Amino acid sequence: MTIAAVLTAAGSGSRLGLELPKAVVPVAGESLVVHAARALLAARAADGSAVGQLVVTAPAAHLDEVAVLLADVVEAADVRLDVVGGGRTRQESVAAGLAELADDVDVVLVHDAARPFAPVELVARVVDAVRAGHPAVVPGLPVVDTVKRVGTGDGTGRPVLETVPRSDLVAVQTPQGFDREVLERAHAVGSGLGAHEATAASDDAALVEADGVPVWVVPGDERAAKVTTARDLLVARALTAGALA
Ligand SMILES: Nc1ccn([C@@H]2O[C@H](COP(=O)(O)OP(=O)(O)OP(=O)(O)O)[C@@H](O)[C@H]2O)c(=O)n1
Ligand SMILES: C[C@](O)(CO)[C@H](O)COP(=O)(O)O
Repeated sequence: MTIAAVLTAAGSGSRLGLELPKAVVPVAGESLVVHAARALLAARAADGSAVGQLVVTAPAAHLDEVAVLLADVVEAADVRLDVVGGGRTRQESVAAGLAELADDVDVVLVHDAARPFAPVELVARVVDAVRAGHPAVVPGLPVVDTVKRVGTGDGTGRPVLETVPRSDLVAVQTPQGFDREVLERAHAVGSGLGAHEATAASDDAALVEADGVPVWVVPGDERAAKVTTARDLLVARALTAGALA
């Protein structure tokens, strides 16, 4: 039985505001997608198992570039690499990745290249929870800000409808881990809404929840923070340079 990882790297990175796709932006001499792949491939579950297939979603114009970037990491780990064109949304990209899974895959990790520094312990924690019998596992961190639900505004602001108790809220990260059949079924059931950002699921666990399957939360890790804005990239570069350590 094999663990596969679907590494999503097909986004444009519009909020980052650079010319090149976010996944190929360098930090500490290597692109985000390479950092993310290295952690996925280096992780070892409690039973010693490791990722045996890496499926990467990439922008259509960058398939060869992404394959070249990943060549050394993949060769060193001796795993199968598939680079596939992404979809219009993250949900569609993951679905495209799932179509490439080898027959013997039973556990699937879905991870964002935009979370390049997820540590190996986090990857292992997610796999271990799936192997322990949870069909869908997400890492989550406590919410540190006060959270309010808001209504429709007038252009200057929006009215508060309520303050949401935060003690039972978590902010969810990747990698997320799934029993393969559960994830494939959830994507098949939810595919109708995946074409547009407004209706697509923002993570894979949401599709599994909608399909009626329980999702389990394990402790997340601050190092798995997402690079979304120019400030996030500055922080990632400062951390890897030791400036903020
Ligand atoms: N059609 C898409 C959109 C996103 N992603 C991936 O999903 C992850 C999370 O998406 P996000 O951080 O929102 O990345 P972008 O979509 O690139 O960013 P933006 O929304 O700012 O354009 C990223 O690793 C991104 O490459 C993907 O594979 N296919
Ligand atoms: C999957 C994810 O990283 C979990 O937090 C997140 O939902 C991705 O969101 P985005 O809007 O595609 O950046």
